[in-house]
Amino acid sequence: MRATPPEEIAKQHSAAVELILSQLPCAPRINHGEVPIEWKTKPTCPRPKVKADTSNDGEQAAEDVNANSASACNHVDSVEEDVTYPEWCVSSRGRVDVAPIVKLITEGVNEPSPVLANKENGKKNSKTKVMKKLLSVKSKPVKSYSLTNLWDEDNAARNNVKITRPSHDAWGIKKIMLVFCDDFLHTIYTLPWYQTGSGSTSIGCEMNAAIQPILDVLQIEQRQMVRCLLAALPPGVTIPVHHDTGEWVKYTHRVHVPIIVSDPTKVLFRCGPTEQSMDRIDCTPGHVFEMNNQAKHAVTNGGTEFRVHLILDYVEPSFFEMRASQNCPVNRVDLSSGEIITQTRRSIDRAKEAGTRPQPSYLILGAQKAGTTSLYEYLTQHPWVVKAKRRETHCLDWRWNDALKTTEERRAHCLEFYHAEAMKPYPSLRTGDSTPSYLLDYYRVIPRLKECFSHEPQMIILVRDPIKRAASHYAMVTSNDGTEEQLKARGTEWREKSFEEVLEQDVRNMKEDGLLPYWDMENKTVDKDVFDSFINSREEDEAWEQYIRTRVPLNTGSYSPLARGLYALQCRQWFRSFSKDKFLVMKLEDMSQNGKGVQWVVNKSLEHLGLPRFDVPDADKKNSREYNDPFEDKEDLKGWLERFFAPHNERFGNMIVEELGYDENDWTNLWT
Ligand SMILES: Nc1ncnc2c1ncn2[C@@H]1O[C@H](COP(=O)(O)OS(=O)(=O)O)[C@@H](OP(=O)(O)O)[C@H]1O
Repeated sequence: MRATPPEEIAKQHSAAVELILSQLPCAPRINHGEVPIEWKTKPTCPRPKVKADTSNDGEQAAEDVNANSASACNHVDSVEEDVTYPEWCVSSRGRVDVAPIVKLITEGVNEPSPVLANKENGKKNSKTKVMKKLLSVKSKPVKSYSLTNLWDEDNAARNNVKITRPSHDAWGIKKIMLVFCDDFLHTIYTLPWYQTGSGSTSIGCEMNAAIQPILDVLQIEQRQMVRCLLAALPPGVTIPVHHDTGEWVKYTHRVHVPIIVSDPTKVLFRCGPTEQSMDRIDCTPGHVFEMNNQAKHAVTNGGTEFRVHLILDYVEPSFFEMRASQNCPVNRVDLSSGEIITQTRRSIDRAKEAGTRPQPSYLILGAQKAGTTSLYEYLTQHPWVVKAKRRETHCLDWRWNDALKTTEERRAHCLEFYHAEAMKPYPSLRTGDSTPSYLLDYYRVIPRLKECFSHEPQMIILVRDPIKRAASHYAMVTSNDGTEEQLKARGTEWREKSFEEVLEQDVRNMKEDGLLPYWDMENKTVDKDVFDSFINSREEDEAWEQYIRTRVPLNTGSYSPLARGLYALQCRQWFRSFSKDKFLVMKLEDMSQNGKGVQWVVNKSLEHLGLPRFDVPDADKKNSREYNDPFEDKEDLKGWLERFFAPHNERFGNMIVEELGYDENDWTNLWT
């Protein structure tokens, strides 16, 4: 919830009290069925009009009005002309008897919330204090509390699980947590007070039985429920106009059921597509209503007692299948009584699982100039991906410390480049880096990686048309922009040389090392028969190793403009050293709008990391540079580069199809 300034809240509170006093009528209860999920993100989309029943038995009649409007938003064109399109965000889904729930939660409901009590005492309820309280809860002397008072924070912390909800806590809202999930619906936690299995308390069983009628009205199964809590809003409190945010909001139906509302005429709960068009919702106990929580909503408790609602979020059954198909199946966890959890704004972890995720979780290995910076920046916008201390750590090549002799020291040195220690309590979170020199420099990097990280991180390789890659490489190394450190890292070797000269130098180096027996230096052509018999031979392996060992320096970036585009030779070394499923290979071209797009690349990467999807907010190109086309009026140059790379590209494409099982439609005729 966005922080609204206190003056604005006071203003909204006064306005709400005015509306309560003026006896603003509630909107008629209408059962539109489920608020279609696709409407969640567009609460202002015009909705087909449905007939409201305002007869005396409004409640029952309203439930009978089944608007059949679930797909209406998509069919606006076909609706008859005389129909208008008011916007609706609320659907009255039915009625239940809430007496069994009331019985379980009445005790202590009107005791002031500790947050408000603290505020009244002028104490600051800082985060650190909350944390200290949370951590010390086990060792505190036993305070007397009633096991049947489910609002008591100490009771909840010892016998249920303490979950912090900063926005709710700030309003002094008391809660009884039953089911909860992280922001990405990755894990659904059932709390002890909702568990029914063996060893569960009677509260769990009674709570289940009391809530089941609501699920029946909604026609949903228990497993669809991803959040469920009882929230007690203190008297005299206004939660100002807002809309909910977070990934979970997009996939969930939000349901409210007023449970204890001593005087519904004193509660003003409104929801609508805009702040100016919010309808007042009838908050009589037992009214099961769904509201679009991405639409605007606000509530004021103008009564003199706490107002309790059951708030429930559920997903559609297809959600689970969708997640499974994205390599991110939904987990379910039963938390135990008093269990400590660690939360960030968007994640939840169990304290007992601290340190179970070895870091770094992923490495972007290269290729250089193939969009590695963009991918790193896209991925690290995910709330569960933490940036390394620097994007290109180079901890396994030129920041490797030869003075360190033991594996422990070396590991500690490498981990220093990540926030690995601080991340231990949050195993949901991932960190990693993007060091695009690793792909080529396999002979240094692979043994070090294996030595320092006992786990195999997920690895991502991006490739790009090798001719364009070389041009981009040359443009970077000869450009004057960048920080002092970047300029130094690029070296000065190419500054006085033309693009052709550096390419020809690389060909000569490879030839000298025995890597190009099939390349005719004079005619600049490939002998395909020699190529076919040479590739994958022991001679090729030896020549490649000779080249890498002698032509790949650590003190400059001015080297290997062509060899860096020989992707099969580079990937081969990596594929031999780690299991193939550790690798994700994609093309920079996939990122372009004509290709599959940035979001596709991000989705594939998240799948590879086992992370839930999210829409990348900033999909702009990173590390892009303007430079002259080095092939202008240079058909010869372009021609021989095409001849040089053609068999290599074909070889690489075949390798990806054969070894990684990728779709051959995507990997044949590469960059032709
Ligand atoms: N989304 C998207 N679409 C198309 N092209 C993109 C995108 N993101 C990055 N790029 C291009 O990738 C080049 C930079 O690659 P790297 O970040 O890997 O370079 S580096 O090795 O880290 O220096 C650089 O290429 P050049 O501009 O040709 O130099 C970027 O423009």
